[in-house]
Amino acid sequence: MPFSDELRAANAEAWDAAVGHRFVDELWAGTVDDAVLARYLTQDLQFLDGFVALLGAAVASADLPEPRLVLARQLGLIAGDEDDYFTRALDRLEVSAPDRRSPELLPPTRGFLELMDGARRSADYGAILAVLLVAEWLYADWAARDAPSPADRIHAEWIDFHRGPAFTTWVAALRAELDRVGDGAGHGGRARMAAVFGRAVELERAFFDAAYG
Ligand SMILES: Cc1ncc(C[n+]2csc(CCO)c2C)c(N)n1
Repeated sequence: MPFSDELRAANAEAWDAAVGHRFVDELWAGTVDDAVLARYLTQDLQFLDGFVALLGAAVASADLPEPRLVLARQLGLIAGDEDDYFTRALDRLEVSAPDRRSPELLPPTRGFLELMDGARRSADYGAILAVLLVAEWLYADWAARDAPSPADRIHAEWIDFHRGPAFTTWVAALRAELDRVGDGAGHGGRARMAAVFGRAVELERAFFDAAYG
């Protein structure tokens, strides 16, 4: 079994709880409360900054030119469309400028920022990939439901960011890269990747929980 599948299977309970979370159900149904969405997106904007820094660290620490370019291209994409989405969504949800810039961080957001900072500072490419992969793959998983899009554009767009051929291809590349690096790592390296992967899955579940206060 590829290492990525092993890691996911080892964390199946938390993974499935996140993918089947009430927030995801309500997003698909178009019934997520504006206050819940505002809280979620405000926290996610802070998360995203840490993610961009981590992706930069992946670009810097990749051991081959080709994956480095794949990572760098994705970094460029995130800096474009997704940032514009947050501006429009938070405008509509009437989140104030100070709350966008520096909201009080909820515990899962703080936990994620610490996990990402630790991985970034370690420059441990395997650990960096493990965090990136959870964040992308778990989102691709919940966004892959075969269901009609919600009517609200802000809801539908958040789903659309995490599905479609470009995103699916990116997640597959990230998985293949983690598998390659895991195969080349020793027991200690794989154990570090597994620890970080498990922590990230727990944080994804807690991140959805936190949107409900
Ligand atoms: C808590 C949390 N986890 C994962 C994602 C998903 N995600 C993070 S960055 C990014 C950009 C695409 O590469 C995507 C899809 C999220 N938004 N928030």
